[in-house]
Parts: sequence; structure tokens; C-alpha cells
Amino acid sequence: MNETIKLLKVRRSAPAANLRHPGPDARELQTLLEIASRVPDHGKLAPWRFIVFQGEGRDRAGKIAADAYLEGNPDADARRLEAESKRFSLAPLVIGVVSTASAHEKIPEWEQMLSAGAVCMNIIVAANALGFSSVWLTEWCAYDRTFLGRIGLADAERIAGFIHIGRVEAAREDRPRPALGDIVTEF
Ligand SMILES: Cc1cc2nc3c(=O)[nH]c(=O)nc-3n(C[C@H](O)[C@H](O)[C@H](O)COP(=O)(O)O)c2cc1C
Repeated sequence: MNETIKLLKVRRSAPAANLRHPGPDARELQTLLEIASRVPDHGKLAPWRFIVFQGEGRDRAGKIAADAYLEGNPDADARRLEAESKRFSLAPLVIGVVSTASAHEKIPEWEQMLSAGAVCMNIIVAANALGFSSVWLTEWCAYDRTFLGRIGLADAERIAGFIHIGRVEAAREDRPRPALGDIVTEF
């Protein structure tokens, strides 16, 4: 079977906590980012940008997440805050995909957002093709303007996903997939 088809037929996300070092090296990261930017994009607007969290940057992002969480939840317990502070350090690499979609005279904003989703999926496929596992997460912090502002998002920007990337020891069993009979019709 063709290698790409083989990969796509078995690819499965891994929990972020299972994603281990070593993460992608500088060259692999460059490949991931290049492939991320090679997606269908109506109007060639490039309505997305990427934030790389690796090394110590992951801990700084986690601290920002924990602080923002505490500000929104003053009763948060120490255990929760500790978990929040590790949110970006579970995997060796996290790529934040930012949708910069905006009103445009010809290209609907919806299509610009879909292009950001394609970026996320391209990163996932490329990471898996390079031998890594990954997971596409958003969680509360993708919607928290305090957190987003502090990691550098403008008010109109949104997170399409945080793609966590690392290595797993063993592949997980697949989950049930929708039956094609339930989702496909012929016209
Ligand atoms: C836009 C988007 C956001 C997601 N956010 C989360 C999340 O915040 N938390 C979570 O547990 N799963 C989240 N998921 C789901 C995980 O990516 C999930 O593990 C994945 O859909 C499993 O699919 P797979 O088995 O085909 O890899 C999200 C998925 C998408 C598409």
C-alpha cells in the first residue's frame, strides 16, 4: 500500500501526557512549519501564523496559563494550578496555530478559518510521517483572552489548535470510526 495511505489509515492521536522526548530537531521542526504553511488557502491570504513552544518557552506558557486560570478561578486548588503550569510542557514541542482570519471583500472568513484547520491537520500528518505522535488540543486557554493576550495574540486572532508533538512507546488501539453508511450519501 502507498505509504501516505498507510499512515492515514492508522494515524491516531496520543494523550499529550504520553508524548515523550526527543521531540523534533531543528530540521524536522523546519519541515513541520514549511508543511504547515502549504495548505489550501482561498485568495492566498495566509490567514494563519504559528507559535512554537519548546524548551523553556513551554514553562513560560504554562506559568501564564496557571496565572490566567487563577485569575478566572480564584478558588483553584494547588493541584489544578500545578497541572495548568505543566500544560505546555507535557510534550517536547507544541505548535500553536493562530487563525488570523478577518473580514474580506471576496473570501469568506469561514473559509479562512477552515484553512487554519487544514494547517493543524498538515502538521499532524507531517509529524506522524516523521515518526512522532501528536494531538490537537484547544482546552480553555484557547478561548481565554487573558491567556491569549499574554502569549501575543491580538484581539481578533483565534487559536485553531495547539498541536502537541512527541514520541510514544507504543501505538494505541484505534477508536471506533463513523460508519460510512451514516455519513455518506450519493446525490
Ligand atoms: C479543533 C479541535 C480541538 C480539540 N480540542 C481538544 C481538547 O481541548 N481536549 C481534548 O481532550 N481533545 C480535543 N480534541 C480532540 C483530540 O484531538 C482527540 O484526541 C482527537 O480528535 C482524536 O482523534 P484521532 O483518534 O483521529 O486522532 C480536539 C480536536 C479538534 C479537532
